[in-house]
Amino acid sequence: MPNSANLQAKQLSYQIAHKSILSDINLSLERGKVLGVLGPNGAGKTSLLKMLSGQTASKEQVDWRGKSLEEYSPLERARQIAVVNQLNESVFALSLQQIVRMGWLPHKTLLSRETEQDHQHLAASIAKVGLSEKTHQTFSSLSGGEQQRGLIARALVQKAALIVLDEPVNHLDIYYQHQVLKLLRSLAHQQQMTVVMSLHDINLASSYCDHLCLLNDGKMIAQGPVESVLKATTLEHVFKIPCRIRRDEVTQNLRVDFYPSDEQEYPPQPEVTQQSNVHSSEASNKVHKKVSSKKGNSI
Ligand SMILES: Nc1ncnc2c1ncn2[C@@H]1O[C@H](COP(=O)(O)OP(=O)(O)OP(=O)(O)O)[C@@H](O)[C@H]1O
Repeated sequence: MPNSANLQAKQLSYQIAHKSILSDINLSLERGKVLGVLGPNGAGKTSLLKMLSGQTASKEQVDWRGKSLEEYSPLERARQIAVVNQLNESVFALSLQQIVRMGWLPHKTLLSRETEQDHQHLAASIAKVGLSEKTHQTFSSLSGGEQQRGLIARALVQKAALIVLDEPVNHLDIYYQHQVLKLLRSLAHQQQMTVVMSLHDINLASSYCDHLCLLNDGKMIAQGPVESVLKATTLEHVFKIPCRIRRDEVTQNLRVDFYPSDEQEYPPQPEVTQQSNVHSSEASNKVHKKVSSKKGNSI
């Protein structure tokens, strides 16, 4: 593991009622990098993010800046780590501005005064997610996508060094998907924040993340730079749909095209382990060739 790792998980495991939710997860992430967490429904993405951000006790299996998360007080943790969870059903009777202002809480005491700089930062954070016109609207009356962006603005106001987001672009239209991910990438690359987020869209993950990790059934199937994780055989095994990987001519990013087929049963494949995250089997190759031959070269 690199010495410059800011965030480290060491043999992280998690059980609920004797059921293994995560097992033997090792990962490390340097400062200023974006990590995308991928995997099918139920793979353990949310559970992993909750442990990495200290929302679930990690029994000293997670280190942030060389110190176990368990050693941070809740206030220290809130100063260091911003969390954007999936939207839930709770109805806030507060305005967007009041919700975003909550990002200040870890940095203020009861006697603290709000400075002009605080107000500028608050307004700038709301503007960065394109919600200036909605500043005084009640949070509950915002659309799902606007609420999602509001919660991201709150994380910006928090000025944390680590931001952990669970499916942050889920409710966003295509324009704001790219805007928000661009913003998160620039926070990492230009302001040296560390960003960890789960995403279902593998192509967005390929475009905006530096590193990926792929979970399946609570286990780490592959992790590393985007190109080392996005392998057709691995993705076919995990998502159970034939796919082809190509390089986009314009952006030069890797793109994954899935080809769901009703015509044939998906052939069985051998288990993929972390040690050999690339494998080929006759069955997999047959599917892959069939798909590839329709659409030019694959990687
Ligand atoms: N409190 C709980 N009690 C029992 N099982 C749980 C609990 N929380 C999570 N699980 C189970 O743990 C597994 C992983 O859940 P998790 O929410 O982490 O998956 P995920 O990868 O985020 O899924 P999705 O893509 O659907 O959001 C699932 O099988 C889920 O049912």
